[in-house]
Amino acid sequence: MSIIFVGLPGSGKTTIGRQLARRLGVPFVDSDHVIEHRLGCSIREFFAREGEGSFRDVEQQVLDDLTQTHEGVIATGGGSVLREANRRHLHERGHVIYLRSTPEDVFRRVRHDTARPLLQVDDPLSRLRALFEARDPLYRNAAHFVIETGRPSVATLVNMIVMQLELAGHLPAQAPTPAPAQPAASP
Ligand SMILES: Nc1ncnc2c1ncn2[C@@H]1O[C@H](COP(=O)(O)OP(=O)(O)OP(=O)(O)O)[C@@H](O)[C@H]1O
Ligand SMILES: O=C(O)C1=C[C@@H](O)[C@@H](O)[C@H](O)C1
Ligand SMILES: [Mg+2]
Repeated sequence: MSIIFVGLPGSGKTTIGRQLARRLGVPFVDSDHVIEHRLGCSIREFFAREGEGSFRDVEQQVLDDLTQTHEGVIATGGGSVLREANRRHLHERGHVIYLRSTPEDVFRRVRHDTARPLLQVDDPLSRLRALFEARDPLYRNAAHFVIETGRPSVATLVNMIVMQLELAGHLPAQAPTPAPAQPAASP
C-alpha cells in the first residue's frame, strides 16, 4: 500500500513526495521517471514523436504496475487522473493526496522550466487555467485528502500531510512509551 500524490504539473508532487518518503523512511518513486526508464527517452521526446495517446497507454501500464507493487510514496504525472481506470487503481490501491495549487501558483513556480511539454505554449498561464478547470474534479475524485499548497513551504506541507495521515490511521501508530515495571505480585 502506498501514499500517492496527484495534482497539476508543478504542484509539488515530486518535491513533497520525496521529502515525505525520507521523513517516513520508505522508498520513493516517481511514475514519470519509471515511464522514462521504460521508454528509454524523455517524456518530452516521446510526446513529440508518438503523440499523447501512446504516452497515456504507457502511463496507464506503469501506474497499474506501481500501484500493485510499490510500498512507499508514489508521485504521479500531472495527467495520471485522466483515465477512469487510473483513478480507480490509484484510489483503491493507495492513500491518495491531491496537492491542490492554483494555476497562478504553478505558473510562478515553473515559468522558467522547459521540462513540461504541456506548458511549452505561447500562453502557459491560460493553458494551466484550462488544465485546472478540466482536472480539478478528476484529482478530487481520485483523492482521499486534498491539501491546499498556496502559501505554505514544502516543510510545512510535509508536516501537515504527516498529521493528516496519522489522524486517518494511515501511518503505523507511534509505539507507546513503555509503562514503568511493576513489582511482581507476591503469590
Ligand atoms: N509549496 C511549495 N512552495 C514553493 N515551491 C514549491 C512548492 N512545491 C513545489 N515547489 C517548487 O515548484 C517546482 C515544481 O515542483 P515539482 O517538480 O515537485 O512539481 P510536480 O508536481 O512534481 O510537477 P510535474 O507534474 O510536472 O512532475 C519545483 O521547483 C519545486 O521546488
Ligand atoms: O499533465 C500532464 O498531462 C503531464 C504531466 C507530466 O507529469 C508528464 O506525465 C507528462 O508531461 C504529462
Ligand atoms: Mg514531478
